[in-house]
Amino acid sequence: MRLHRVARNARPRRDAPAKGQSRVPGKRASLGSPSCPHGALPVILPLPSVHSVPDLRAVIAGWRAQGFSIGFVPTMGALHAGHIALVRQALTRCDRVAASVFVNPAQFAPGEDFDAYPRTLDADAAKLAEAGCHLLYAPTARAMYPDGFSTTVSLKGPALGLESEARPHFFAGVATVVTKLLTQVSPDVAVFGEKDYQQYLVIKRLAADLDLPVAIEAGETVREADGLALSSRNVYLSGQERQRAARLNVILDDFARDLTEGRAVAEAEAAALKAAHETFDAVDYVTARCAQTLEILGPGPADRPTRVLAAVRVGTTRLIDNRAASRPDR
Ligand SMILES: Nc1ncnc2c1ncn2[C@@H]1O[C@H](COP(=O)(O)OP(=O)(O)OP(=O)(O)O)[C@@H](O)[C@H]1O
Ligand SMILES: CC(C)(CO)[C@@H](O)C(=O)[O-]
Ligand code: BAL
Repeated sequence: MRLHRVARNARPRRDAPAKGQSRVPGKRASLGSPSCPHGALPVILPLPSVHSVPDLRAVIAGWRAQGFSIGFVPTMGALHAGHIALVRQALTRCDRVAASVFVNPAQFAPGEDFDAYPRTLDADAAKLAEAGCHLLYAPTARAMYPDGFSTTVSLKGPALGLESEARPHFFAGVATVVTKLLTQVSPDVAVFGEKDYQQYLVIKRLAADLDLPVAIEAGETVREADGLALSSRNVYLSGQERQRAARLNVILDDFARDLTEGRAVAEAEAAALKAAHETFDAVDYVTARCAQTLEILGPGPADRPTRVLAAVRVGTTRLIDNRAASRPDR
């Protein structure tokens, strides 16, 4: 087995529970002290990393043999504080946490930014080690899609509309790779960001429909000080675009507040759409949907848990964001 060890400055790992005393998903684990017993001295710890399915499975089998529960955070790399928050969330739930970095060609259409997508594997490994992640899984494209690969997961339900309008190929690519990753890692818990809210619902549905034995959890969106959701694609924004991008959070915040105060969906949505068209170079959608199914709501005041969602373009960069917008009595 090829297990690469990336030596990094990182705080020490927590003690693992004894064999047979693994933390059970669903119960919050006691973490012990996060403080460094060596004071301010840096501690060099390795971050094991694997690049093939057999090597991954060997590590996972070792963890299972020791009775560890396993958490998993799939990513496309270029890691930021939002990804790291998902890793930390997984660490509170499981004994061992693996994160994957794989820029999945199947979810990019020709002409999208697959080639330009930021790739920063060494920096990603350092951030994961610093967070206390136990394993980096960075498969090659050939390991994920060997010659003759012919299978795709097809979706309906929450995958219809919204992101699928602008990116019709997108969820089949995501669902296929996530099914593979979940099968390969076989985690007890997998954590996905609410920033990609439709993706989170699609994967929750997928895991239920395909009887995958994993709990799909959502992690809250981590934002910049001005409210812009962290995203690997924010690096594409120029200074002036970056300032405009922060307006998306304000527009969604106003939209959500209107709905929680009982304003009719049709009116609140029209106001949010108008503000988005005035601010951005293109608007794919700004809409209020059922928070559980993403079904379209009636025109009156929201009568069930609601999510406001948007996708806009600033220059050539596409931004997505969303917020809860439920009335307190619903
Ligand atoms: N700001 C954020 N807060 C919390 N989770 C996030 C945030 N941004 C992304 N995630 C989550 O991290 C996981 C990996 O996402 P991904 O690697 O595509 O990052 P990204 O920043 O969303 O990149 P992109 O710009 O390509 O959308 C997904 O579950 C995603 O929802
Ligand atoms: C879930 C995912 C890692 C699948 O490639 C990707 O869509 C992402 O990073 O959100
Ligand atoms: N965070 C979603 C991945 C993508 O846009 O391709």
